Amino acid sequence: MPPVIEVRHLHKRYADKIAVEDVSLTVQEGEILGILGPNGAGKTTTVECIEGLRVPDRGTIEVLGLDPHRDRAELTRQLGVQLQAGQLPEHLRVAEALELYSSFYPDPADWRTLMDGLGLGEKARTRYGKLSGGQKQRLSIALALIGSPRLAILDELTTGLDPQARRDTWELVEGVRSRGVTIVIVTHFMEEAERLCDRVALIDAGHVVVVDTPAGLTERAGIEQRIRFRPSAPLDERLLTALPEVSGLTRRGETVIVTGTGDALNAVTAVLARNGIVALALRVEQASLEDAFVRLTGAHPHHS
Ligand SMILES: Nc1ncnc2c1ncn2[C@@H]1O[C@H](COP(=O)(O)OP(=O)(O)OP(=O)(O)O)[C@@H](O)[C@H]1O
Repeated sequence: MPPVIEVRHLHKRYADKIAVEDVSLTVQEGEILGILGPNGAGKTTTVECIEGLRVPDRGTIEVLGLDPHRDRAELTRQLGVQLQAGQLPEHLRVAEALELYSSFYPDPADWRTLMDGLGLGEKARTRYGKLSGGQKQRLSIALALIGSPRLAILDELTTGLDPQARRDTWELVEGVRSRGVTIVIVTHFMEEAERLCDRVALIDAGHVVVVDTPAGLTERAGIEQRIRFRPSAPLDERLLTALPEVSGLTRRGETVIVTGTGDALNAVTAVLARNGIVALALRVEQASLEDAFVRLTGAHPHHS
């Protein structure tokens, strides 16, 4: 099956600022790809080129077999894009906006179902200008999905939402994907990428640093696992430090802290068991996607 999105050597500059140096990426049918990167990395510029809103200076882009710029009218019918703030008239009511937008598409989703699914049912008669930031955000997601798109591009999917609304939105996105829609998400939230994305493209300073599954990224970053426990009997540290999987051991009071590779836990617990020692209050700290992000880009993800 041909990919849904194929970007090859995209280069885009604004006056004297190079926003995207050289980005190549492929998105397969039915997957959720996350685009992650520090502020100003070129994420939004990349997706705006994919949507046909900006024209690349160099490189080629194919989306659903179309050239996003040349075939923009055709692409718009099959693509769902989240509206940016201020793109709707203040006086438009929620239900009116949904009904209006659904009339633009040949095969729209049921707007009432979308409205209820996004928790906007009670706001049906509220004017856009009177919605809270989170409610506006949810409406923008509903409008991105109203045309039953084959591909949805969601930039800053859950920015401004409270934790419960964020989780509800994740469930909604998973539901949309289970119907076969391909989804691209630009996000600053590592938890969101970890939970939703099949693969993550890490973009830094206009380049793709790496594309991998969230677990693969963590592994690539080579971040070690930390195992904490209290031995039930005196422990000869050499039993553990001799293991090839273990890179370090420290003690804090009665607690032993072992660092090591992904297989360290099995190796440590096996040795302890052989020596009749139980690991009490055992805790394992896995490297998170956030750790990998920091290691691979040298930047801290910003929290908005
Ligand atoms: N219209 C514009 N004119 C000039 N420079 C721009 C314009 N839009 C973006 N830039 C610059 O291009 C670079 C990439 O911006 P872009 O918005 O694509 O990054 P981003 O990764 O989406 O950032 P953020 O996470 O902050 O949204 C930044 O340095 C930005 O300041």
